[in-house]
Amino acid sequence: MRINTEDFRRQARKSLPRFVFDYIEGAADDGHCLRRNLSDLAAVELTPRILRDTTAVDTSIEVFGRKWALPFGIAPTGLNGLVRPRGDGLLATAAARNGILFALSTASNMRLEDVRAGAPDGMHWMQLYVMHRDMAGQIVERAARSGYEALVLTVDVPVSGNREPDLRNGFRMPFKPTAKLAWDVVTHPRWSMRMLPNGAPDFANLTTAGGDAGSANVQAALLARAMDRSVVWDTLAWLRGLWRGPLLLKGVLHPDDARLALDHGVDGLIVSNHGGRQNDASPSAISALPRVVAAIDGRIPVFMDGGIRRGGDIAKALALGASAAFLGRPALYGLATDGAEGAEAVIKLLAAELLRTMTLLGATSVSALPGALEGASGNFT
Ligand SMILES: Cc1cc2nc3c(=O)[nH]c(=O)nc-3n(C[C@H](O)[C@H](O)[C@H](O)COP(=O)(O)O)c2cc1C
Ligand SMILES: O=C(O)C(=O)c1ccccc1
Repeated sequence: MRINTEDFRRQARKSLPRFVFDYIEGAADDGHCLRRNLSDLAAVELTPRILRDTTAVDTSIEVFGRKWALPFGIAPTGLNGLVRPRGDGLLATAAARNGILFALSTASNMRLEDVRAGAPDGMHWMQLYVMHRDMAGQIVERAARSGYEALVLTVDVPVSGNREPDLRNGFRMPFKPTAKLAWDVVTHPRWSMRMLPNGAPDFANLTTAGGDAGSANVQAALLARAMDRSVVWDTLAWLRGLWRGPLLLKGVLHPDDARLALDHGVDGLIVSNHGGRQNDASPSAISALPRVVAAIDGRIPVFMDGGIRRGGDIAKALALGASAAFLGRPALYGLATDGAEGAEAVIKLLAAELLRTMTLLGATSVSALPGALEGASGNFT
């Protein structure tokens, strides 16, 4: 029986080749930031209000003029094709079936057009890494043409974080698998060495971009996270010229950067430390959130990700000012366990937990959640 996201995590560990599970779990350096995301969420207190009519509890929100049935979405994660063939298509299907958002990574193993076409009723955002301006420009244009509703520029990967498990496994570019990695793969029921870089059908399609961006050089750059480090605040004007829809920055932690984002006309922020995979000394996402929310002062929506493992964690993020929260690893645990059905099970689990939490708090809508901070101590505010 799988009754919480930890159960799905355990199943994912059993189902996946070791190097894939390590890649998903991977945190930078010593994993302090990853643990802080979890422990700081655990420390938030929400105080119930009693004797309120909770016959009807509404979990829906509105974002950029669209209604979301639930106040969470699926964060962009690269290489979902390692977890399951066509992993992004499966996640997009699970999201669409539950009225939530799916964000597609630049490092997808599927073409962005195919992900959209597989879930035409779904809501999709496109995440952007800029490795080469030409390629980034192509991705943005194709995302616009295919109906992606917002563009999310990830700003916390000027260089890859130090992921030591990946190094030990030989999961890096150039790809030199350790003997143990190769053994885990050849003995795995759904896997073969053909599925790995330098040969693999799924990797051969790596990207998103397809077309020119499918070239070996670009794939290698993407896997090595070799980003264009000359991307700066002024570069946003170039993106603005290519993209008419909402433009978000993902990976904002400093309130001054939040103010700079406002000055540069950004439409939304995602407070995130990349799930603890980049700078290990970064503050937890939940502790950085109220500072950013205060700096933004309601002018644009502020989202968060990092450490959400329970519906109650989503309630905490919303109470501290997030417009919605995003799931990184938990969606992948569901995907690894049972494809689209597994991802859906995780979404439904978190939805049920959130509904119960809101009922316990006496909060009949998400806008009532900040009220639950009253009467509590130690909430980063
Ligand atoms: C396996 C994996 C791959 C990721 N790839 C990307 C990516 O391609 N682009 C991006 O902006 N963030 C990426 N992230 C970060 C997530 O979008 C998100 O910030 C993070 O996973 C949230 O933390 P959580 O896993 O604790 O929920 C990745 C995270 C994981 C776990
Ligand atoms: O691993 C990651 O966190 C990530 O962002 C990424 C970037 C490029 C390729 C694959 C994953």
